[in-house]
Amino acid sequence: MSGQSAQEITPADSKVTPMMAQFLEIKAANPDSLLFYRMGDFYELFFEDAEVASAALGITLTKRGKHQGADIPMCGVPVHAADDYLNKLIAKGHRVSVCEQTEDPAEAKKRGSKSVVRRDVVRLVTPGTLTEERLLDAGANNYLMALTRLKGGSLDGSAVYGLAWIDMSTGSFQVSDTDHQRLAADLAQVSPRELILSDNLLQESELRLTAEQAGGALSPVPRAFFDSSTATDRLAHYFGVKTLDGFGTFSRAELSAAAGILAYIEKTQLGERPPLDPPVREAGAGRMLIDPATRANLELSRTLSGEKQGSLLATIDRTVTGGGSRLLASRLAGPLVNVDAIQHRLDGVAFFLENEIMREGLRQTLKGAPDMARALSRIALNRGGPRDILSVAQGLEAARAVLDQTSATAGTIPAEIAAARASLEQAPHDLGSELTMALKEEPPLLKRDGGFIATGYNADLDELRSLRDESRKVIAKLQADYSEELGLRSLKIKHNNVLGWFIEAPSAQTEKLTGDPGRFIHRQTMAGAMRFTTTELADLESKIASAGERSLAIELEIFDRLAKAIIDAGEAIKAAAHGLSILDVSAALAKLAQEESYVRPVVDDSRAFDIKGGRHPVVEKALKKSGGDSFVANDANLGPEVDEDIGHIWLITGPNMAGKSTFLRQNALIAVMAQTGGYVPAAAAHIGVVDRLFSRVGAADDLARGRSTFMVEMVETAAILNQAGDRSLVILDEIGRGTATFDGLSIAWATIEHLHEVNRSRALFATHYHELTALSAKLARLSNATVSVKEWKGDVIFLHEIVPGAADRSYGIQVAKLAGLPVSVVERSKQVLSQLEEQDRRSPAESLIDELPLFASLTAPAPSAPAGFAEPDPVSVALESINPDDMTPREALEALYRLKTLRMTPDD
Ligand SMILES: Nc1ncnc2c1ncn2[C@@H]1O[C@H](COP(=O)(O)OP(=O)(O)OP(=O)(O)O)[C@@H](O)[C@H]1O
Repeated sequence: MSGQSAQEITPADSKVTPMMAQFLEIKAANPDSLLFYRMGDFYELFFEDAEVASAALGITLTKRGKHQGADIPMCGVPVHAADDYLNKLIAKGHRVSVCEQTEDPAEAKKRGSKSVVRRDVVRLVTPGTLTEERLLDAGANNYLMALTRLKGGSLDGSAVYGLAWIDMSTGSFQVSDTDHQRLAADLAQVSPRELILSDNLLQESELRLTAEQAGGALSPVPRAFFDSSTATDRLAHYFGVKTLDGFGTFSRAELSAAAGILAYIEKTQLGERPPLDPPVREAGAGRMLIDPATRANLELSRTLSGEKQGSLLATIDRTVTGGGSRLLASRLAGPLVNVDAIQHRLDGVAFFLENEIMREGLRQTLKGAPDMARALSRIALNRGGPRDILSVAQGLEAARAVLDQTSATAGTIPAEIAAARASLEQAPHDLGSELTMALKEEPPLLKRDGGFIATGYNADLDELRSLRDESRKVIAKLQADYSEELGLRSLKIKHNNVLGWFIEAPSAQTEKLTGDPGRFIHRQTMAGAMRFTTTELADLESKIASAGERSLAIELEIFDRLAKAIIDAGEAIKAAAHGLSILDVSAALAKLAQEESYVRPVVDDSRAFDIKGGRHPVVEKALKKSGGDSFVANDANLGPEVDEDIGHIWLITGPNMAGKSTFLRQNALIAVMAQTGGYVPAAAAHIGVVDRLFSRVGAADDLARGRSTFMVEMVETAAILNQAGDRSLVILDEIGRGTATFDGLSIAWATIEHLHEVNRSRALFATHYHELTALSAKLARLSNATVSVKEWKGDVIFLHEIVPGAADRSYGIQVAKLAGLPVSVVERSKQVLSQLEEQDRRSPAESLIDELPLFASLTAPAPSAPAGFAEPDPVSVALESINPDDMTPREALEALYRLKTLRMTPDD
């Protein structure tokens, strides 16, 4: 019965096998996920789950038995390869309940031959709660985030949103509260893999879209998860404390979100407690606000097409550890606004620029250091194996080595580096030494079969192992003895899982053995051989087996003891892992600065924005790689003049392809990099802290919201004009391009006036509307800049240099020619252009400035379309396209009629 879902079938149905009844009961309790039902060495899926999984995984759909007269669809994945299948399902947005056998089948048999092995769901796997190394990206955080809203939670009665986010693979736990305006930006900063929110919020379409835009899977949960009245108790209970005072103070919205996320963790981990840090309050105001559109446009961590390669992060990431890479990514996602904090980070980078030999040694050590934080999490969740213990051991060894490597310096060690070193000093080094002693160098992945504890660590274990090895030698000797005694060279002593140890001889030569049944006990007759045992051999066998069992028990006991010791030292281990990540990031940024000639920016609380010789890090790298022209560095100065405290606006006109967008973006990126605490691609940079960064650079349709390209552009522009302030940096590229010329020009015109007068932000504004350059005559803090080009034999050569002044023309047609537009179209465009320019000369744009009283919009209705920009006369345009020499008399007559119709006005 295809499509039959397990929920439709009740366990109470008649003629249901006991196993199916158990399956249906478990499935009914876990309706929103695919159920991996453990059967021996496989996880099986049934009914609709099987159909969904077989399609998603590309595995065969089979059937097993019948239910209510119909076949039961089934598919299965082998347990040893389950991680890969889980990974695929999670990546496709599914959730998976893992149902294990929770008793030994032998136990079940004792209850009767028909009884079913007990099973239970032990874990709900969701995108935001992964911890397996193979399911995680080493260099990216895997955030689970909770969003909640308290209506009327703020002083002015508007709603307050609570956010809580956890990376279960490392234990980090942060909370913050925010408002409607900041919400999208705050979600984008964290970029969660899974976002949980209550059903009722998800039903609000606007909020749902905002949540979807954050990019992760959406998981609705009952409203009760976020109950703020019991939130404090739930948190205190989770962390085993009486009061949360020791963790700091939290708002009601933050507590509600934190409680919701913990409830979800308890639901998905079913009793296992991930080792979370106590929640830390992340003051939203302490970060540069970057809204989702700006973040996407600037390609901070992903390109517009969604790839990592080609993003700013991928271009500047020189870290050598997973933890370092994650730290850099989260720093870049939320640049700081506090000058001291930024200086601390910059000091760290400067330190590793000065101490190059130390830095390279450190990087060498870090390269081999495993991901301690993630190994610790797996151990604490009872999902760890011997290799996780080894990772902690090697991580702690690296911590010790790094301490030695960073101790000898001439000058003082900056605070950031000193703090990281302190966390390494406080790491549990004794435990590290013990772990190193305990573990074999290359232990197996699973603890199940033992064989991971090193020789020499535990005397009992060594003794049992040698007994086992000795016994093997004794068996070899026994074989030689029997063989000689019986004169049978082909006699062998072998082992299999069914019989254990046995003597085997070819059937034709077993006379002597069958002739002494008191000694050689017959076990099995094969095609060409017979198998026997002896009391001697049976004794040896039981010795070997019990030695094996006892040594495994000892190994597992040691594992548990070491795991407990690691969990007990969890805080210190996590702090050391974070310390290593900080050193990795500082050293990596220093390496980057040295290799790419970046400089330390001067960052302060002024309104300065003075970049000398700035470059675009990604475009520069791409040019270098292609071996073509080198990148042309450019200055930008948007800071106030002496005696002013308001920033300036640059209006940039210039040909297509000249480098306007690159220039705009590079200045935004330099601000982001500086406030992340990194050096910047420039000869010098002085930046007064930017509190909000806005960019409107190109846009695509937003079909989900039913918005056209132009609508998206206007929504983004509206957000900027409503939110930008005098500490913001605004980057606007070709506003108004997506509509009719006059509408676009008018909008761009009014936007600049608003930015200059009301927002007073530092801004870069690129445009093709040359008419706008006239504004500089009226707006004191607006300057014109252009990108220089050379014209040579009718072609255009781009110099990519930003210089003061306005562009005289667009060179659009030349660029179109370069792009390979048919010659006839290029020629025709030239004709039309000269016609249009001729008309424009008759009523120049400059007259606009006098016709439009400045900021009329603030006092009077919006200015109407200026007269100087009349549409070209259609008859002249049509005439221009006629070439009488190419026409037949009939075509000429038709053209004449066409001209006449064009001439007609509606009144004719
Ligand atoms: N400063 C520079 N030095 C060297 N090459 C540059 C520079 N700036 C831009 N380029 C090159 O020129 C190309 C076009 O740049 P960009 O997209 O910024 O032009 P644009 O003026 O914004 O064009 P359009 O108006 O058509 O959007 C870039 O892909 C890059 O290869």
